[in-house]
Amino acid sequence: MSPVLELAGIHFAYPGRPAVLTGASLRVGAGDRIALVGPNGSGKSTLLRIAVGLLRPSAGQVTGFGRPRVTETDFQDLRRDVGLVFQDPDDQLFCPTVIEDVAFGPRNLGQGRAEALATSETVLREMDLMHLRDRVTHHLSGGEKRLVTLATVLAMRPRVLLLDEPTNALDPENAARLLAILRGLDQALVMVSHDAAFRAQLDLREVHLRAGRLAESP
Ligand SMILES: Nc1ncnc2c1ncn2[C@@H]1O[C@H](COP(=O)(O)OP(=O)(O)OP(=O)(O)O)[C@@H](O)[C@H]1O
Repeated sequence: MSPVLELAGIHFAYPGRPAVLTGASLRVGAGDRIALVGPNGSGKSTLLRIAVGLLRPSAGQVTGFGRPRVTETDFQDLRRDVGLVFQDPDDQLFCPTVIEDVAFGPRNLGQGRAEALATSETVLREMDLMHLRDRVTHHLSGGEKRLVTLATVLAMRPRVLLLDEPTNALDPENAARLLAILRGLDQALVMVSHDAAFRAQLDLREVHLRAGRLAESP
């Protein structure tokens, strides 16, 4: 079956820095569950950002749902179906209240205000987060921000979910809740996590990023 998301021969360097990615390739099939592992600074977050067009590779190709993605318009279209949960929630949350932040994505997808609020409440309810609905986003704790960030992405019902260190700042109870949420999703999932115990509970296919390239676990 053709992949939902494919990165082929990706090369990337930040300006004035040595190359981070030197021919990284990854195929994500519908329903695949992948753990992207590698040492600090090996380029995992960079690769996720390239996958959704927030950074552009100097060489290589991103293909989403069978179409090469090159221009900003291509990637805007791709981001409707591929949701990235950033490592730092403060990069993703920018509205005054939780419900507005969660409704922002559905509004962008063309839902009217009432529909977007209904979609957002459904997601908050599914995630058992309705108690945070009217909270001021920047007053949330680190763990609450993490869960709300995931809600903002799930509200867009993406077909592929990219998660960057989703257990950061979560206490054991909320990590268990996140685990249950992720187990219940049928989307393709690519997760960056240094938390081996958490990864082990999700039955993920491990892909290792080493020296700028990706390799499957032997
Ligand atoms: N905006 C930037 N400008 C310059 N260098 C950067 C920038 N962002 C990241 N880097 C560098 O690029 C390399 C890859 O960073 P990246 O965040 O992708 O690694 P990572 O594998 O996700 O790391 P970690 O496991 O620590 O989160 C690192 O050496 C980092 O210092």
